[in-house]
Amino acid sequence: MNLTNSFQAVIFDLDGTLMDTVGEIHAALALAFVELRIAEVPPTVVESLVGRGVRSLVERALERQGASRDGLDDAVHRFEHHYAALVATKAVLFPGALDGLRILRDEGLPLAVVTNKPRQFTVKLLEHAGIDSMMASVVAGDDGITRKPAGDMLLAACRQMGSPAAATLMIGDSANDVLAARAAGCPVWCVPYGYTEGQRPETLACDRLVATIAEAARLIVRD
Ligand SMILES: O=C(O)COP(=O)(O)O
Repeated sequence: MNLTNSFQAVIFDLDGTLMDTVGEIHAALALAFVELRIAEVPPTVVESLVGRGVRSLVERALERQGASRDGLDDAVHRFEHHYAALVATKAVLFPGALDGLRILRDEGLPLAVVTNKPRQFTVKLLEHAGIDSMMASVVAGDDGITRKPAGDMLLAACRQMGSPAAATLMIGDSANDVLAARAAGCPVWCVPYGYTEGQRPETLACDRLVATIAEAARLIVRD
């Protein structure tokens, strides 16, 4: 094994980095909002609301549609109900993600997923994509650890993988991921195709922008 940058492990964000999940999230939110007689939020807007967990997604969607925040608990409950039925039905890995994961796994690097998404949905998505067995650690949004943009979830993954933060690369798609990596002391690279909460990817304060996970893997592992 001959690694550039001497990374000992790699942590991935899930939504917008490894997997394109917005279709299912949009559909579940649309069903919840039909029940509540609230206008549908377009997919491109839903995409800009992903990354800070379910409650924040629903809260910001209600706000955008001018609906009262008083119904937040009910709206979250309805969204989760529909999402439980829809999750891992249409979501796909982004191009290059599987190839990149395989390159890193074959190199013997421990891999992790750190997502603000609740665990039950996270596990279903990883199983659906066939990448659950590749992960040495999965840290999810309802694990009781302070969520991204705090660094705690990344530090938990580092501990589980036995890898020092400074030698553990975070790969994400948003400022939320960059802030979490900085807080944990992890180097951070970003992909440009994900869910950036409306921010232009080239303005993300990451150490490097990589086109795909496959490109990242090839940079991490020197032939
Ligand atoms: O907001 C979510 O539910 C998950 O987002 P993340 O996978 O980008 O952390």
